[in-house]
Amino acid sequence: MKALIANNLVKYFKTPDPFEVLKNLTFSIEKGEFVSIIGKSGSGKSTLLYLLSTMDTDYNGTIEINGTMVTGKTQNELAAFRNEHIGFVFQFHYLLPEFTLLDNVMLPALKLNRKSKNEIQNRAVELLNMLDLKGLEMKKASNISGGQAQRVAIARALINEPTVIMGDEPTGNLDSKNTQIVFDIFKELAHENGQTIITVTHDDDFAAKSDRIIELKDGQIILQ
Ligand SMILES: Nc1ncnc2c1ncn2[C@@H]1O[C@H](COP(=O)(O)OP(=O)(O)OP(=O)(O)O)[C@@H](O)[C@H]1O
Repeated sequence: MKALIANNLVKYFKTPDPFEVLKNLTFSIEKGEFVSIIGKSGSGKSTLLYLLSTMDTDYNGTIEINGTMVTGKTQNELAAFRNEHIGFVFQFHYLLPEFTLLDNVMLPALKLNRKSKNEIQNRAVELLNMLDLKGLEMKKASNISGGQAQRVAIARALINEPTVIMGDEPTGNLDSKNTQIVFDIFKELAHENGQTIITVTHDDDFAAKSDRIIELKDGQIILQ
């Protein structure tokens, strides 16, 4: 089953001058695949991820995620779709610094409001354990290391059991040890849980070890 199908994606920026940043991209990604999107600075990686994540709706072409056509949905429908299907991990983790790690992880699930607070808390504790953060649940997010914070951000991205996890430079801020830890977590999520990982990276080693590389050059796919 396909986790994502992108057909004829075209994206223009109108300012300062009209400029075609993504030029007719067509590709698909399988469920449980761990894909790295690479390319030189300015090649269009972040722009593409922004489209795939349904955050940017101003494009031509179509995007289907897990059999759902997301192109054409309203902003409210997309917000609900994202909360349920997509987990995000960014270079900077955007945790709420004054909240505990546990609260940070629980928040998206409380927002989704599908499970009881107790169930959510149990799952959050489980995820923090899985990410080797046992015992730190009640620590404030402002008081942990960058590598730990990135793992909390991953736990938060996983709390609603997303089918697709999207990362924009998820290891961009990490040393090699923590980069390896994050890589191993992604690999396990893809290969053992069947979750699909789509991540933009500048790290060629990271990309080479993932299942597949999609390489952009000047807004076109030159390798997939
Ligand atoms: N909001 C915008 N308005 C106009 N041009 C933009 C906008 N955002 C990005 N661009 C341009 O689109 C091109 C692609 O940008 P994008 O950020 O997608 O590249 P990238 O491959 O992710 O780069 P990097 O590796 O540096 O993050 C660049 O030339 C950039 O200057």
